[in-house]
Amino acid sequence: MRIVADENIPLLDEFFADFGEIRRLPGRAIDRAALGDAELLLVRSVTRVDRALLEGSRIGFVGTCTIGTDHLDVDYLAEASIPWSRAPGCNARGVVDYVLGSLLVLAERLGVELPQRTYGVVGAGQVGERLVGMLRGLGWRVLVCDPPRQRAEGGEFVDLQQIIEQCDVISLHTPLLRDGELATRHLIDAQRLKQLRPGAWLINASRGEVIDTDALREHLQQGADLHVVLDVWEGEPLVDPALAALCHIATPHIAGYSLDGKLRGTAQIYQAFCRHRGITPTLQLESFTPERWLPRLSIKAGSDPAWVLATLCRAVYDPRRDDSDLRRGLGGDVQARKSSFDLLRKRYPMRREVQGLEVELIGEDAHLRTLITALGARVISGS
Ligand SMILES: NC(=O)c1ccc[n+]([C@@H]2O[C@H](COP(=O)([O-])OP(=O)(O)OC[C@H]3O[C@@H](n4cnc5c(N)ncnc54)[C@H](O)[C@@H]3O)[C@@H](O)[C@H]2O)c1
Ligand SMILES: O=C(O)[C@H](O)[C@H](O)COP(=O)(O)O
Repeated sequence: MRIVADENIPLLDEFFADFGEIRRLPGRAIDRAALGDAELLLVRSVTRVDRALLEGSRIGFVGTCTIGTDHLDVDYLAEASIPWSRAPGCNARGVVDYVLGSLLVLAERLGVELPQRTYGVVGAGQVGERLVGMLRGLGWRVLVCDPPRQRAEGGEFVDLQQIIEQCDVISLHTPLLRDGELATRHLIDAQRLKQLRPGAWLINASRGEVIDTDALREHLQQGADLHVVLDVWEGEPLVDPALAALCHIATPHIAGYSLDGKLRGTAQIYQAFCRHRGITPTLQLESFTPERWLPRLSIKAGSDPAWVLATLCRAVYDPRRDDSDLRRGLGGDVQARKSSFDLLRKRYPMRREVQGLEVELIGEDAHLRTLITALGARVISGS
C-alpha cells in the first residue's frame, strides 16, 4: 500500500511504515497528482481534503492527526464512503498551557491579579473543559458558554451575551463551523467587540475565522481598551502585520504544539487505522515518548502562590518565545511571511506539558497542594 503523509506528522515510520511505503510532503503541497495511487492519506490541518483532492483517487482512509476538522469536507467524505478519523483531545493540554502562559504575561504587563478576574470560556469540549477545570481548581470565577452541551446536559452554562457582558477574560475554544444555527465563523464580530467590558482580554487559540479579524484590527486601531492574544489567524499562513502589532501575544498557530500532543495525534490515528483494518494495535505511544528535560521541581510549603503558579508554568512553556519568533518573520513580502509562518511550525522546538511535571512539596501546605494539582502537575510529598 502507498501512503501519502504530511511531513510534519511525527513518528510516521514508527507507526505506519509496516503498512506500506510512505511519501512525505509539505501539507500544503498535497494535491490530486501527489496522491498518485495511494490508499491512505495522513494529514494535519493545512491540507484541504475535499472532492478536488480525492475524486478519482484510491484513497480508502483519511486520518487527520489534529483535533480540528474544518479542513475536511466531511459531507464529501460521507458521500464518497471514505472513512476518516481525527484525534480528539490530542493536543488539548498544550492549548491550556498556552492560555495559562498568556494570562501570566498579560497579568505581569498590565499589573493585574489573575484571581480577581472573571473568566469566560466559549466552547467547553476537550480544550475548554480542561481549561475550565484548571481555572476553577485554582479557585477563580469562570462562566462557560457551550450551547450544544447546554441543550444536551442542562447545567450551569450561560449564553455568549452574558460572557461578553460579565467576563474580564474571554477565551475561545469552539470548532470553526461555517454555517448553521451554531455557526462560529465571526462569532466575535464588530458588534460584539464593542460590547466587551473596558479592559477586557480576548484570547483566540481556536481558529482564526472565529473572530472577524478586520473588525478586530479596526477596533484596536480606534484605541479600544482591549487586550488581545491571537494564536490563529484568518487567512493563515498569512498574518496581518497591522493586527499582530496591536496584539500582546501573536503566535503561529502553535498553542497545541506540545510534543506530547503531536505524538498523541499520530498514535490516535494509528489506532483508528488499525480499527478500520480490523487489526489489533501493537504499538504503544509510551515507547516513543522521550524523557522530559525537566521531570521534577521542588517547592517549599509557604511559598507565594503567585510565584509558584508562574514558576511551574514557565518551567514548561512561555508563549513570549513564540511571539517573538513570529514577529521577526513579519517584515518581508507576502511569500516570505507565509514561508516564515510555516517554517516556525515545521521547526517547532520541543515543548512538554505542565501535566506530567512532578512537584515535590517540601512540608505541608494545603493551598499549594490544591494549586499544583489544579495545574495538572503531580504532587510528591517531600520532607
Ligand atoms: N491553536 C491550536 O493549536 C489548536 C489546538 C487544538 C484545537 N484547536 C481548535 O480548538 C477547537 C476546539 O477544540 P476541542 O478539542 O475543545 O474541540 P471539541 O470538539 O472537543 O469541543 C468543542 C466544543 O465547542 C462547543 N461548541 C460548538 N459550537 C459552539 C458555539 N457556537 N458556541 C459555543 N460552543 C460551541 C461544542 O459543543 C464542544 O463542546 C478545535 O475545533 C480546533 O479548531 C486549536
Ligand atoms: O486542530 C488542531 O489539532 C490544532 O489546531 C493543530 O495543532 C494544528 O496544527 P497543524 O495540524 O496545522 O500542524
